[in-house]
Amino acid sequence: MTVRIGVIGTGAIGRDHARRIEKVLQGGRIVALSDVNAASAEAVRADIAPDARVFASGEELIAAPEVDAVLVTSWGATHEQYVLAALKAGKPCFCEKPLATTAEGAKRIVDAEVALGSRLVQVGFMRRYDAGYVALKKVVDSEIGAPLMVHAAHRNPTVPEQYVTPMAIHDTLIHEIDVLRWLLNDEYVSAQVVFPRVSSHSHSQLRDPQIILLETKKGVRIDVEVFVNCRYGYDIQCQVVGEEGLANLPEPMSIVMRKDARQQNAILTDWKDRFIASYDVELQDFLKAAANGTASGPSSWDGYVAAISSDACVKAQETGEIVPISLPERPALYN
Ligand SMILES: NC(=O)c1ccc[n+]([C@@H]2O[C@H](COP(=O)([O-])OP(=O)(O)OC[C@H]3O[C@@H](n4cnc5c(N)ncnc54)[C@H](O)[C@@H]3O)[C@@H](O)[C@H]2O)c1
Ligand SMILES: O[C@H]1[C@H](O)[C@@H](O)[C@H](O)[C@@H](O)[C@H]1O
Repeated sequence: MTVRIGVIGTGAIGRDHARRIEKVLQGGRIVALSDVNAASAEAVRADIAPDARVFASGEELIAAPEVDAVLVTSWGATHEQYVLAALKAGKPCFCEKPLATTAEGAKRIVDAEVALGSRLVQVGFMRRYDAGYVALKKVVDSEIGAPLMVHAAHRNPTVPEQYVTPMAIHDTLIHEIDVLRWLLNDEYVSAQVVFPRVSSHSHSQLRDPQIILLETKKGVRIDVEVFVNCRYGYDIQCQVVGEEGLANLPEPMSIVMRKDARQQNAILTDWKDRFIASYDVELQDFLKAAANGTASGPSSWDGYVAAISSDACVKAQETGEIVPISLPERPALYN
């Protein structure tokens, strides 16, 4: 079966996901597009999916009978309304992170899906599909003994002017929030944020870099450096220290060159390239489940837990205190 997909939000990642569904993956076709900036949807239609219909609103796209499943790739604050509409229409929905910008919003989605009684939502936490993280998890699960500490870094070369301090959590750290609880098979119990000297490349509304300290139920201590004006590249680091050994996330493949009395290798600069293979695998997974009218992979529950944890981190940014994190009971649908 070919799943007929509608894409809401045709900016950077919406366009890229449309491209992979049309040109790289099996079992999906882009039949509908919508963006508040109609010119952006028209451009994606012209460049990638010439037979797709452009809809004036996301709601109309979701309701269209020719749309079997929906991709929500608009700005974060608009995700909740579209995911709820897709659930109401009973259509599988892939939602980019964040699932919602508040824990209350994510809970409304969990409640709607639980009331339906079957999974329809996959959240775009693509790192769970990354070959490096999958290999790291295998070693953490079986080789290095009980994890004790994690040292991680999430560095972007630059960010746009509208990127402000809390976005370091909602927009950036949220990937670590999800992938580290998956990696450790654990949950967070507290968060604290400390701020080093501010980089002169930052601006007045952004305190960059930041160090986020998380503690888990099992007692693992995690430090994550978020540094979004690091200049030199797009760099994702993760080291797990266990009681029997230590494991590092592999670096992306890169040729080591010796030239002009120097040894050097290139560092990626764009998230699109760093996680290109994992985006392919996550969306192939979505298409496979959507063909059966369901969803798999990171769930609304994972999106909700990430939202609760990131709200605590934002509070920790504001107060400078250690903020407790407590989770409600997980509904059986997500066991
Ligand atoms: N998983 C990842 O690594 C990853 C990478 C990039 C972006 N994202 C997420 O994807 C989302 C989009 O990010 P982006 O970088 O593509 O941003 P972008 O600004 O390039 O694109 C967003 C698009 O959404 C459109 N839009 C805004 N409000 C809308 C609405 N109400 N209805 C329809 N369209 C609307 C905008 O006009 C824009 O074209 C964000 O939530 C972001 O966090 C995830
Ligand atoms: O939306 C992007 C994307 O999620 C990237 O993976 C992350 O590194 C950036 O910090 C964020 O702004």
